[in-house]
Amino acid sequence: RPRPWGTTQIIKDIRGGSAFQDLPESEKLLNIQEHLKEIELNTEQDYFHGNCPTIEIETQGYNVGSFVLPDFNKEFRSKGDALIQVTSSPLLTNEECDNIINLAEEHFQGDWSKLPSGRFEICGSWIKDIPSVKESFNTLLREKLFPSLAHLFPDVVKDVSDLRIQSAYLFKYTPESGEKTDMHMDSSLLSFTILLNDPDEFEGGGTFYESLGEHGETVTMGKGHVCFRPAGLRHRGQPITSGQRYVIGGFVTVASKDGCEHTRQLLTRGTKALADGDTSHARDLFELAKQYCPEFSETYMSYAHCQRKFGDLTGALKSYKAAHEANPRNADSAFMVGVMYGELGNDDDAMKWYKLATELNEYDGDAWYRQGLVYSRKGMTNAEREMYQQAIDVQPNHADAHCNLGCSFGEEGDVENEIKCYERALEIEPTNDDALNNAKAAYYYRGVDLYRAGDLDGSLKAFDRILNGIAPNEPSVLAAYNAVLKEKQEKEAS
Ligand SMILES: O=C(O)CCC(=O)C(=O)O
Ligand SMILES: [Fe+2]
Repeated sequence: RPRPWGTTQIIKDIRGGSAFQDLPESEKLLNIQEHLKEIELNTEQDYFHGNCPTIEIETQGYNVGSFVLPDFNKEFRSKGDALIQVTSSPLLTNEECDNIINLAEEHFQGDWSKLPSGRFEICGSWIKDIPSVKESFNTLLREKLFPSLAHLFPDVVKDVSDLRIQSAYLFKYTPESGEKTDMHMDSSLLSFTILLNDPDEFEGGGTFYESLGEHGETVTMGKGHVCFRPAGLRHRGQPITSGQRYVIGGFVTVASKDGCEHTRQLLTRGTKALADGDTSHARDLFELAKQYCPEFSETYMSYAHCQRKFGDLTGALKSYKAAHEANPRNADSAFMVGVMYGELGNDDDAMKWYKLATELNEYDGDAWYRQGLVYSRKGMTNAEREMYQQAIDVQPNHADAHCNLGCSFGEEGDVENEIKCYERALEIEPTNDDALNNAKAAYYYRGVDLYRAGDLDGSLKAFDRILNGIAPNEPSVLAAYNAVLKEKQEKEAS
């Protein structure tokens, strides 16, 4: 089997040491402590766990090649590299699926809440917050889902009664706002996705896996089918273009010290230390993670974030590149390499990496947006605007892209469109400083222009918009408003 990503040598070159060192006992113990604490705090109450009947299911496996998982890489592969397992026949009956959809629709009464996924949002809810669905889901866990996981991954799930749900959601994808999940790893050990309705009821959809095929592939399923997989495989819920798509996602862990994921724990502890300002401890933990799982791309990302926070831009650049070499399909590392080149003042290389990021993940709104920024510095207004438009197409809530698109209209004298863009940016982010300042200026000039054209009411309206929500009590605007108002009153009196 050809090895698509020959990372070992690169990693060795970067690290200058041998791969896969074991962890110090003390750190292992701390990881296990954290793991057991997480289980105690986050899992027990809401969902079924315990002994379940065993079942045998047939699945179709999808081969993820040599993609390296953060933990249990060897145990997951005890039967080969087909780590994504989709049931060959529906695991849920039609009635079970319809029942859950009906209960959820009854619960929301047409007014669905939204759950965030990275930069995006999707209609849906945590299952624990929909009591009727939770009940059905618990039955499924006991009768079908936990037994399947134990059957498919016996070297990871040694005892089915150790399985715990960390969290579970129900999504209803709708086409209107282009809902999709951001590319991500699930933050559990095992995951499953259930499709609840017929694929004829929507266009698009499916789950895109970065590690499949040559450039990633979308896996689709039939109604009632389930996809079981290690949670560490990066993936994305694809947008639909019509209809609706109902899915359940479940995130599962193993509640024993054997289920402790050391790489993940090191990264989580390090990220927490970083957030608490304990940068050198964070750095030590990330360093350990690099030694423990040297082929896992995210460890280099975390280490790089740390270096960047220390102000070591060149070091961070090198680490982001290492992350990218460990997983050349990861758009996020490509994006960060671009950001570092940008911060080092090298726009041309930054541009190359932002472009790569959008090739790898067309939904990376920030990578489109930053290409716009580079074009703007080069004075290439059309290209600039095209990039902001792309950012908005894939990420309609990208406030900065709306704001900068507005600027580019303004520079051409198209105040109408300019203002529309700022208003949209402010709808999304009411405190966006750039949007506030730009909107203030644009409305001010519009107020002055309308005054000069003799449209006093229009002029007042423009100034009024500034005073109501954009820059209340701004003295110059207040003065302009009062002057126009006085003129209007005098006119009306005469
Ligand atoms: O919508 C999908 O197919 C995948 C959603 C997802 O990210 C998950 O189930 O973990
Ligand atoms: Fe996911």
